[in-house]
Amino acid sequence: MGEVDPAFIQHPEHRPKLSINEAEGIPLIDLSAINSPNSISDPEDIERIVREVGNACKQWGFFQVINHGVSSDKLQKIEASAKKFFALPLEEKRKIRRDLNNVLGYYDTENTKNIRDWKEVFDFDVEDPTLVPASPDPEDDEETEWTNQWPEYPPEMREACQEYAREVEKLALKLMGLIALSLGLPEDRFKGYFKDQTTRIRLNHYPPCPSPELALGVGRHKDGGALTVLAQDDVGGLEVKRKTDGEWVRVNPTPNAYIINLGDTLQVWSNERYESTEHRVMVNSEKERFSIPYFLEPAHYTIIKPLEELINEQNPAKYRPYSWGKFTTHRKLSNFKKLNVENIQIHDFRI
Ligand SMILES: O=C(O)CCC(=O)C(=O)O
Ligand SMILES: [Fe+2]
Repeated sequence: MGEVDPAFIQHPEHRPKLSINEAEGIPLIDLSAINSPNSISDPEDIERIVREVGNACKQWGFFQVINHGVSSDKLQKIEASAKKFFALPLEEKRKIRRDLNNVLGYYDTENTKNIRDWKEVFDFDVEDPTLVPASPDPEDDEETEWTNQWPEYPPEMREACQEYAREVEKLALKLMGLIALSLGLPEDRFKGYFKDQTTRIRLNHYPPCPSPELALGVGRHKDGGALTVLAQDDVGGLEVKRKTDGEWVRVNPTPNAYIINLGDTLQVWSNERYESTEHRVMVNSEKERFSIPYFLEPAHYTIIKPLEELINEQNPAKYRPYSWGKFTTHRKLSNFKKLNVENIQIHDFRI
């Protein structure tokens, strides 16, 4: 990527400020009390962690966790593969380019809200193949499979990705348990939705950008699934829109931490007790940046709606039920076109 093509240029109101707002950061939660091997956790420790998670979900929709139990060796392996893969010549990477028939693989022309992102990505699904609806059309009952595409080089990438996925899954489900408890629900309340999950992992590479004041690595957006478990390197660039005043706040890299953010699906399930939070990624002119989000997403046949336990006469459901599979295929397939309208949003189901 050389000089900035107009396709990348953000509208003036969405351009990043180069002076970084380092004000109050997102909460940092230590999970060591529930991750100590061979020891039973103290109920008071669990209660404290549940309280911290609940507060963070309510106030930020974002937090970081340390002592999370994910093997650093597995993270290093997937990071090393990602670096080797993205360093390949473009024509090599494009051999596994994603297209309308296969939404998984390499991609370097993604738009967020119709502006091109300054990044290249490699996507793979945790279940392989993933069963999904053949089309977003509600009348069409046909199903199809999405299958992962692996590059020839580096040869160890496939195994590194698969092992990492299994490792992060444990953390993601543990967090869903803590979130359930924080909503007054049984710990395993969400578990069944992920049996045939459509969870996706993305390797992001943000090359240095000659005009970081005009473009974004990823434009402002919310994640659509249940929650995201994000590993970022030490370069920095992720910004979160603070709920209290709408300011963009930098999430500074914390060594050995994962960043957790709630997605739209959890906003609907919780009937807006918790809300997903807008975020974006700034790029810079000197350093490339790598990040790895794990998007925890339910089975395609899941009907998403506010949980019965959280609604009543005083607090009626704020959303109409919708099919996760139809919702996500609509979004994935429309990624290939520049749209004149905004992509489908949970707002379309708001009552
Ligand atoms: O790179 C990051 O820090 C975040 C990426 C992100 O928000 C996304 O891929 O959805
Ligand atoms: Fe995101």
